[in-house]
Amino acid sequence: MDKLLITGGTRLNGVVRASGAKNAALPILAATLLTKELITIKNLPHLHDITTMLELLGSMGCGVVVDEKMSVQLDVSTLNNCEAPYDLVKTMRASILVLGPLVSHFGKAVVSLPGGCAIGSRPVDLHLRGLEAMGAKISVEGGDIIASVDGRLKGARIFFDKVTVTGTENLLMAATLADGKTILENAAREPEVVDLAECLISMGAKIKGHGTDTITIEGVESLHGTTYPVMPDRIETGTFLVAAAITGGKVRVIDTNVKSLEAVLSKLEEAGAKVTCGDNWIEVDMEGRRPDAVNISTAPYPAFPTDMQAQFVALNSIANGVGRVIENIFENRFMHVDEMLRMGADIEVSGNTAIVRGCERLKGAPVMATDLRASASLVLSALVAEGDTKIDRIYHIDRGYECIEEKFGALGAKISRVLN
Ligand SMILES: CC(=O)N[C@H]1[C@@H](OP(=O)(O)OP(=O)(O)OC[C@H]2O[C@@H](n3ccc(=O)[nH]c3=O)[C@H](O)[C@@H]2O)O[C@H](CO)[C@@H](O)[C@@H]1O
Ligand SMILES: C=C(OP(=O)(O)O)C(=O)O
Repeated sequence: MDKLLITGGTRLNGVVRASGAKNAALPILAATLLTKELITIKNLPHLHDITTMLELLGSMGCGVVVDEKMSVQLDVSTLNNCEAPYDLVKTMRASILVLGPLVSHFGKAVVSLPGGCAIGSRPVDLHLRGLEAMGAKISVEGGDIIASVDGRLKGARIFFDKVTVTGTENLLMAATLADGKTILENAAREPEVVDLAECLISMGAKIKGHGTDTITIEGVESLHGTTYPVMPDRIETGTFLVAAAITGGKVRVIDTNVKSLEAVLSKLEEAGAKVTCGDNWIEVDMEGRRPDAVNISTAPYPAFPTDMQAQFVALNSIANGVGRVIENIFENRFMHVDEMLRMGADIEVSGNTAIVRGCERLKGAPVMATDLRASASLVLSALVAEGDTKIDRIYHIDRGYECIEEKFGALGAKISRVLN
């Protein structure tokens, strides 16, 4: 099994391009199920999860043609089944995103129920309740969600008890072809939800209020083909910026989305970094200094993202002072801490809070990636550790970071993929 070998101690310096956002690309690919006309999606990141989603669409009979620039042309007119089997869902939870489009467009869906995962329990009750409110009949049998509707779904007023990103996306997609008006209240405001809404609008959907907590969808009878580029990945961008800060270096991320990163940039400034932005680039310059510790509390957008929490635990682990990191979205998203302890970090976890006491340097060690962002935090820790760090189970990182060793390597990191 592949591992990443990183020799720490290099100050990162240079320019890197942001890839397309995984968490926008996956719902957008699922949205193509809403029309039988040809759709082209551009700027897809070359990631394992994207391949899995294309495999899932292919397994339903859809035509999938990918070119060398990661543009994909999708043809749903040949779809011959509405099933997302356990084998695919268990490797990628985002498979649940085909549920809304399938029921809305084809009147039926059988989607394996995703279980929990390494970062915590990840229920989909709010997705199912919303679809039921729109008239779908839903049961769970043999681990599968079986959903159906006679005729079209009906527009409804749906209030989410909790802000849910994939829940908002599933119901947003379902509502585009429903009969009448749907109002989603306490909806997620994440930039990836907005990107999905913009793609749906380019397919002919009538959507207002995306980016706020109330989204109104006027259902239409059919949607049409489109060509749509996926937004840049704000979490990959944030990870490179933290890499600059943690190594005392200077990194500019280009072709990125500046507005979507406000909470992260303000924490980097608080840590002492000089942050400069243009229309579509962000530069962090740490001027050779050690960062100052920062307090973090994760919450739905526009607050600090849970997907950047692990990276800031790494930053705090070598910072001046003590940082308090509170994880409010997932109950088990501190698995990286035990691995960082193996590298000499001083971190204490109690409930949903990690107290991180900055130390002068970490020490390289063999460590294990436990989930996607945990892996990113281990790469960051390894970049500042003395000696070699070997990260095992990097299939987690390949789910979310395109060409990680090439991109970090181009910034001066000593990083390679090894077999043992
Ligand atoms: C609000 C939030 O930050 N969501 C994050 C979540 O999205 P993801 O869409 O995976 O998760 P949700 O936004 O749906 O979940 C947010 C919270 O709501 C709960 N919940 C969700 C759905 C449901 O039907 N019932 C229910 O109780 C979850 O247990 C969780 O505590 O993980 C992604 C991957 O790390 C991140 O990119 C998202 O930013
Ligand atoms: C945990 C993540 O992804 P997923 O929801 O696909 O598990 C993530 O993007 O950080």
